[in-house]
Amino acid sequence: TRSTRPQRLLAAVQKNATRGDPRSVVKAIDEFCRYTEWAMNVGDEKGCILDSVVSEVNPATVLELGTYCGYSTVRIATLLPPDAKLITLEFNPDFAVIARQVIAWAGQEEKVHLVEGSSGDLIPKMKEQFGVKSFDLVFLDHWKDRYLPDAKLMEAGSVLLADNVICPGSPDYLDYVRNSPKYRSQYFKSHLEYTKVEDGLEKSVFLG
Ligand SMILES: O=c1[nH]cnc2c(O)cc(-c3ccc(F)cc3)cc12
Ligand SMILES: [Mg+2]
Repeated sequence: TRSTRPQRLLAAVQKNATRGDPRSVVKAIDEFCRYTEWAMNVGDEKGCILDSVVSEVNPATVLELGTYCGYSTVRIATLLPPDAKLITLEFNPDFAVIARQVIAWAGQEEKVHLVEGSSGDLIPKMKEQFGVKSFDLVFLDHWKDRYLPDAKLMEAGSVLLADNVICPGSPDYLDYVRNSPKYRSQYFKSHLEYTKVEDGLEKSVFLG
């Protein structure tokens, strides 16, 4: 039977990227998605904004909601010091299988802990399971309808960075973080990955 898009993306990584070289993995995925088959990675343009926010926050602990094929997981992990921890949650087991292999090809397994399940179930368990009271940075890139409820589960001192706040869009989340006295929010205008359609990232600093 026909392969899946994540399987084809992984094959492109294994064919075109150098094992243990995370930048070549990022480049191989971006080229595959731009020239062969679109996929919903944060992409190169928004990826540079993600990189700058990660570097600025310099987090010891990161939570990523929505792993997909591990593209942003690799981008973030590459910027973290060796003792930092990145926990990434993925609901779809077929995506998780691929992401683990992409992360391994990039040589980033040490810093990454991929957990399968729903963010709504797993976030409340984070504290006891991983002994992490709060995360220095949370990257929201899973499902637009979960952004707001999950943000409310995590109001304990993080910087939130949300993908796709315009396309597909998360209006209730945007309204909340932009109008709540608990956050200072900033919009980074960009484009939907590999397209000319407007999209952007919203960075929201929890004020405590
Ligand atoms: O569902 C998504 N989760 C996380 N990121 C996404 C992302 O960056 C883009 C899209 C997306 C955008 C336009 C379209 F026509 C089809 C899918 C979905 C997700
Ligand atoms: Mg996205």
